Amino acid sequence: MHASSCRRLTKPCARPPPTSSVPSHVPAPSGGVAGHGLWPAPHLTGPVDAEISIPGSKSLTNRFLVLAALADGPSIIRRPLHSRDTALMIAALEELGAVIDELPAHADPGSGPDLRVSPLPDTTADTSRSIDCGLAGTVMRFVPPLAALVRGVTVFDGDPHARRRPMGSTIAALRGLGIGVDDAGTGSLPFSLHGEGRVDGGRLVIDASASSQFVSALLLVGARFTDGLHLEHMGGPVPSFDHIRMTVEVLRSAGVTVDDSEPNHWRVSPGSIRAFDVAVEPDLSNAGPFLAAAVVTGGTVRVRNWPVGTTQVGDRWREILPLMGASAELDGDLLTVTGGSSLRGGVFAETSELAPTVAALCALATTPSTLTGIAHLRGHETDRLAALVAEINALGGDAEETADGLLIRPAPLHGGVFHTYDDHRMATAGAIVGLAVEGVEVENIGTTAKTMPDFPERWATVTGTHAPAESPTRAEPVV
Ligand SMILES: O=C(O)C1=C[C@@H](OP(=O)(O)O)[C@@H](O)[C@H](O)C1
Ligand SMILES: C=C(OP(=O)(O)O)C(=O)O
Repeated sequence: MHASSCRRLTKPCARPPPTSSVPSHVPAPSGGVAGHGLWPAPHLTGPVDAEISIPGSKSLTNRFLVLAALADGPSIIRRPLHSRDTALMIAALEELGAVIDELPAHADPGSGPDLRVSPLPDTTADTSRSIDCGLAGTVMRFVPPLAALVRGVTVFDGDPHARRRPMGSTIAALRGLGIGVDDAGTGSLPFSLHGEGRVDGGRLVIDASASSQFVSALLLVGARFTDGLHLEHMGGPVPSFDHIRMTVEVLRSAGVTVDDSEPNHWRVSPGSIRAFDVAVEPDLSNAGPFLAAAVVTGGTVRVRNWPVGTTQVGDRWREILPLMGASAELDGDLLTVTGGSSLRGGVFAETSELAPTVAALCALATTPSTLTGIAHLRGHETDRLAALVAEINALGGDAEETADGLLIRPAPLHGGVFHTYDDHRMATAGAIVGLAVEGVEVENIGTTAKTMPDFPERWATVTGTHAPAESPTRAEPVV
């Protein structure tokens, strides 16, 4: 495809408000209101019955974007996610010299344009630039090691809460690689680094107990270090391990040699990253709330194009939902989830980014639940453990934090405001609770733009409900 037939992406502004940096073709939230108003969550008394497609995986899209920026030629990314997090990644890579074009609109109107990525040039002028990470963990962790390969000063910052997300291991890793970093001693955003145009690499020890993204970030770039990378994790268990498997698999698919045979060690051989043409799997974590709609209402939701053999943590819905009394059948690439006669709680370990959806279901269950292995959720978009406890209990629930997770006991819930703390998965958790509990209003549903800008429309379709034509949200009263 010739470049002239492509449309350049619209960059997000330097410091966008949390819900505004969405590509122009992505619809605004329901009714066009993207502010911090209250969204009356659709409430159902009957079962849902829907068959849906889910947009591309955030984690895969942003990994492919990074790899394509480092590859040995132009790459094509088909069916990518188009959302705030991917727009921020695209803007960051363009800032560093990659050229990213949208290909003509896809035949399937449900998915946005495919992308062509021309990698970073071999040499760049010693200039300075700044990168907005928004609230995207993949941008704030994956881009700095890549920027270390580019000459000049790169300044990183993000949303107010991004400054509270753990970044110390990224900053320590950069320094361990010999890169100058100025973080004013904070160990967090904002910080700047000075790239020399090359990184020697070699052996590096980090503590990745606060986020798997610290490991993924270095592995994604390691082949482009002169001596490759031998990364060792030293510290408590690495969370969200599936995401590291995903990184290793994506690297291997681009011809990179990665040895992960020794626990807590990853060896990436130096070499080129092969340009690729790839289709992104649907985001199985984002399928969760829709599958939960089947579980909560005793209905059925079918998800098309479910990948057979995937590293996405969201494939675990096929184990988790049956533990709650639902059935989950994969027939070819169609996943069918049907809710059971009752919704049971249980013990759910290491659910990673699925945890807010799991917690919403547990709050509606008839038996108690324990969620373990998710202490690091305190460093996600918000402190998710505190946020879930506060919002479930505010609706009459019975949830408490433990050292590494949550206890949720059955309790009758009532309507009220479900606050979201700029966290897309809190917003979808509120929508799930609202399906079963009348009178739930989700504050700032627009925060779902982080990974699914048209969530309210999709939710209305699946639940067979439609937002009123005007003023679907109202401002939250100031108390
Ligand atoms: O690498 C990735 O794409 C991600 C890794 C995980 O981060 P943590 O290890 O910080 O949980 C996950 O929760 C996040 O949503 C996406
Ligand atoms: C933790 C999440 O995102 P991030 O990539 O910003 O870490 C998430 O999407 O649940």
